[in-house]
Parts: sequence; structure tokens; C-alpha cells
Amino acid sequence: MADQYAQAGEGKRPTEIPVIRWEEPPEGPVLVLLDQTRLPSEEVELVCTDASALVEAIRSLAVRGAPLLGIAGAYGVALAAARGFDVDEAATALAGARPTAVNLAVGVGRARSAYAAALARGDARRQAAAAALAAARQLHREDAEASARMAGHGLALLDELLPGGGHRVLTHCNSGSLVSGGEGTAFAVALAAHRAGRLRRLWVDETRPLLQGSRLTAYEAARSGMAYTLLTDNAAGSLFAAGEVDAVLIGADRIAADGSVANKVGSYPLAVLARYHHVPFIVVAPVTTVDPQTADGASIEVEQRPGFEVTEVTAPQVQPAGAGGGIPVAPLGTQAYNPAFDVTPPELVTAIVTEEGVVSPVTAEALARLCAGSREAAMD
Ligand SMILES: CSC[C@@H](O)[C@@H](O)C(=O)COP(=O)(O)O
Repeated sequence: MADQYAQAGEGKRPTEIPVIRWEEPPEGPVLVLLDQTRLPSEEVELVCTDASALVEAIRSLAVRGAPLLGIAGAYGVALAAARGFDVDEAATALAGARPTAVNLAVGVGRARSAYAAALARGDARRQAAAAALAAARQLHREDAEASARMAGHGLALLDELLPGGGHRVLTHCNSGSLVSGGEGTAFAVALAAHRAGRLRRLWVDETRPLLQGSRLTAYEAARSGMAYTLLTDNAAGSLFAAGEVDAVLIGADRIAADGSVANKVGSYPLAVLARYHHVPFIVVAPVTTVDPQTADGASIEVEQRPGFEVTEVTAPQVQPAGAGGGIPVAPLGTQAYNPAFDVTPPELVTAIVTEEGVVSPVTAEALARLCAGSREAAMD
């Protein structure tokens, strides 16, 4: 089956411009983002001069994906501080821009605490702003390191679970370098397998309604030179039934204390399919995505997105037609159910791979031990 699919790409960098960067032109500091809503057609930068522009970029998914949201949130606080805005107000707006990915609140909290601690020890506002920026840069570096370590642990796990090699991996949404300071979470594992010569194929779910799979993951896969194939989300069942999937690799937006995993809507059905077909369902996420304050899956707030994302197809090239500015694909006035995420219970998750190691089987106790170990290491 594999031979009929075309292989694209020749090992290029994932994008020509960085996904996020801080700059200090003479007019004042700015946060420059790769506008992910414009991919794959074009790589366009979005320049944020204040936190409210960043809040809008987060809501519109110009910047997205749990780890990157954390990094962006931290830089957003630094931006507000550097430009003399009310830092608490900016931090509250940023942390609330999207509710499900816990990394956003974690990143905002890290920079805000650094700012507050600097003021508390008597630093001037300018120095406190520098402390917030240092915290954002630190988080950015840590995420890159975590990403490399997750890739190593994840590949070792794949090799252990699938000793025959030639892995055929299915992924959903986008979890590569577009969501990270490094090469990402789940996608980074697939990339490590590709580089080690052990990835036979990456199956890429298109990920309706906003197409993070086809627009972003396929983009990254093509540029990496790996063998990949795009499928509609509803084709996954027949792919499993045909015996073409050896493992599922996905990221996470929030992992509750009991091991329930919130990720892009469509992840839970894949977990059910994987269980039925005896295929490992592996979640790859940094420890910052584990939220000990959220007890279980039912306590995770799932972001509800506007219905027009389902009732219209949008693209930068099309002229406004419906409420969201896209081409209607449903009768005008149709109501849509559009949760951005779903929650997979821990019993359907084979393993959670973090930079600190692998949790399998997934239990509240094992997760708590992992998080406690990571906190201790951070304090050393
Ligand atoms: C490390 S990526 C994990 C998740 O953030 C990713 O799978 C995802 O669901 C992103 O959703 P998005 O709505 O595009 O921000």
C-alpha cells in the first residue's frame, strides 16, 4: 500500500521564518509571530506591539498549540512590562485568551511572577520588565530542551512497543516545531523515527474544522522529507481496519491529575479505535501540560469555538461570504457544535511520554510521582 503514495520534501527547515521571536527595533520592543492561519500558502509575519494584539493572535490561532501558547503568553507579559502597560491586566487577558491549554496560564504565570518578584525586591519597572523577558526566554529554551528529550523517550518507547521497526504512525492536529521552541511533542517523536530510518509512514489526519493536520503537519512533514499521507478524519476507521496503523501519537493541551488527556477534537475517537484494534495510543507532552489542579477529565474546560468554523470554509484568498468571511458549506443559519478539544480517559491511553520519562500504565499516582520529581529537579 505504501508505494502508491508520493513522498515530498527534501529535509528543509520546517519554516523559513521562526515561529516566534522577540525584537527590539528603535520604536520599541515587539513580538513577531509566524501567522499560522496563512500556512501553507505563505509564510507571513505578524507583529504584536501590545498584549491585546497578542490576545487576538491567540484567539484567531495565528499562534497556537499548547507549548507555544505558553511561550507566547510569557513573552506577552514581557511585552506589556517593557512597553509600560498594566502588567496584571495584560496577564489576566492573556491567560484567559484560550481556556483549555494549561501551558498558556503557566507561561503567563512564570513571566508575571518574575516581574512581581523583581518589583518586590525593589527593582525599577525597567529591571522588572527585563526579569519578565528573561523568564520568557528561559521558558522558550526549556521547551526546546524538553522537546528533544521527549523525542528520545518517545522513539525508545515506539521501538519497544513495535520491535519490528518500520513504524506506521497516525497523528492528529499539529504538534511539531510550529507549536514549540524545539521540534514539538508527538511530531518530534515521528521526526526522530524518520531520522533513525524507522518511520515507514506518517498518517496525517486533516483535523477538521481548522485543518491543522493538512495545513500545518503535512507542511512540516513535507519539508522534513518523511513519507506521509493525508487523510480525512473520518477515514481513520477504515485505515485501522486495514491494519495500516501501528501506533497513534498525539500531543495534549491539558492532562488532568487522573491522566485524562484533553487534545484537539477527534483525538478521543482515535483512542477508541486504537483500543478496538489493539494499537498503542501514545500521548507526548511536556510536564508543564500536566495540571495537578484539575482533578479529572470532567473538570477540564473545553473551549467552544464559533459555529462558522464548521459552516464555512475559509482561506485567505476567498472574499467574505458568510458570518466568518468564508464560503458557506451549510445552509445559512445552521447551528454547529464546535468544541475545539475532546477528552480521552486514562484507561484508553497506553503511555504518556514527557521529557522526564514515560508514564505507563497511566495512573494518578504515577503522574503525581513524575510531576513531584520534576519539581524537585527544578528546585536543585
Ligand atoms: C503539542 S501540541 C498539543 C496540542 O496543543 C495540539 O495537538 C492541539 O490540539 C492544538 O490545538 P490548537 O487549537 O491548534 O491550538
